[in-house]
Amino acid sequence: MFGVKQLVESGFCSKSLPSKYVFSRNDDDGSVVGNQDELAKVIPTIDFSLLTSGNPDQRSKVVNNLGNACRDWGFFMVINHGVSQDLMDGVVKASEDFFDLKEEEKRQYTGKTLFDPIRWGTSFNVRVDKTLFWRDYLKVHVHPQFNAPTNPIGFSETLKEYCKICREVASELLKGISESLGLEKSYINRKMKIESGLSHQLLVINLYPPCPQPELAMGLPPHTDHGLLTLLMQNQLCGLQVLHNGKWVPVNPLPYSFLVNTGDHMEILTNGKYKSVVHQALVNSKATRISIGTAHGPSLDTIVSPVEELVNSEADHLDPPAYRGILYREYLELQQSNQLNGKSCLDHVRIL
Ligand SMILES: O=C(O)CCC(=O)C(=O)O
Ligand SMILES: [Fe+2]
Repeated sequence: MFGVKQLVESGFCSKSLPSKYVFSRNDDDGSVVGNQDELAKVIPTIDFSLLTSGNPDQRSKVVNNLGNACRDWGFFMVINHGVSQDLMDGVVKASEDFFDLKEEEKRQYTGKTLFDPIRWGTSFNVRVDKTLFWRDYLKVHVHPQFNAPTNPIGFSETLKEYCKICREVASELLKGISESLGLEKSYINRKMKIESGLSHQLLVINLYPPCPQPELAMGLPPHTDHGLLTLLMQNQLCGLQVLHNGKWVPVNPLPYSFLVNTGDHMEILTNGKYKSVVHQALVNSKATRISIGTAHGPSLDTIVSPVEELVNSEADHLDPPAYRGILYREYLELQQSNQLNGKSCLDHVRIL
């Protein structure tokens, strides 16, 4: 298998993009890069420290902002989250070092199936991708069982520390989100078996090498994430776009912030009150972009369906269930074994 990094380093495609990477953009869906008004809109910012400060007034304001952000955007930037800049830099550096390992060493992680604990690969799913994406990746199941490549030295320790603190941030955000829905604070964490330490966490490191014709290629095509919440950070290079009101909005996060988005399971759980958000990653010709995401979900053996409190057919202001329940493990398999295609995976569970 040739990853994009190896392709670039071989000098084989220094001027033009090999045809199998030419991505046909769907211009018919009305989604064009946002105009100036759209770009002027900043994505919502959540000050995490105010959520955990112990001041009830501050907390209720942030809970309110969190609810609005989930409902109106499905995407927000989290600042003052308590993850140190050193640790964030350390994860980026360790990720670069991993991708710099010799091909033979990385090849031992060429995963065969989704539930291989560590998978190194390219594009999204080379078995079904019609176009290849300009992206190499490392995917690691890091919770409830922690896994990590043994090299580079120190990678495993750095990842372990980082993933643990991300779980803590995600769990606090889920408490705030529960409250924003009028549910008891620990509702989601309890129902999803996150409280009992069984949450599933997948770490995804994306590497997008410089591309000779970035306007023709695609890093990651329009898709939603599978879990409840994804926490994303990057090496200060932009490329992420979010679909908001039918327009692509480029996201320029503050340095050392987290970009958080709601995933398909948040949509299922909340019966569509908080929808998963479509996003894509573009590539550039200048430098290697790295993004690091942790997808936070319930335990793999949880059947997720809309929460009863949000679907009460007797109360006329609530909608009937719009999604059938599905085992989290089964959903993950569905998503990862098909092509990445907008919100199509949710069609498997949508009640029409
Ligand atoms: O690279 C990015 O900014 C987005 C990555 C992403 O959407 C993903 O890994 O699911
Ligand atoms: Fe994503």
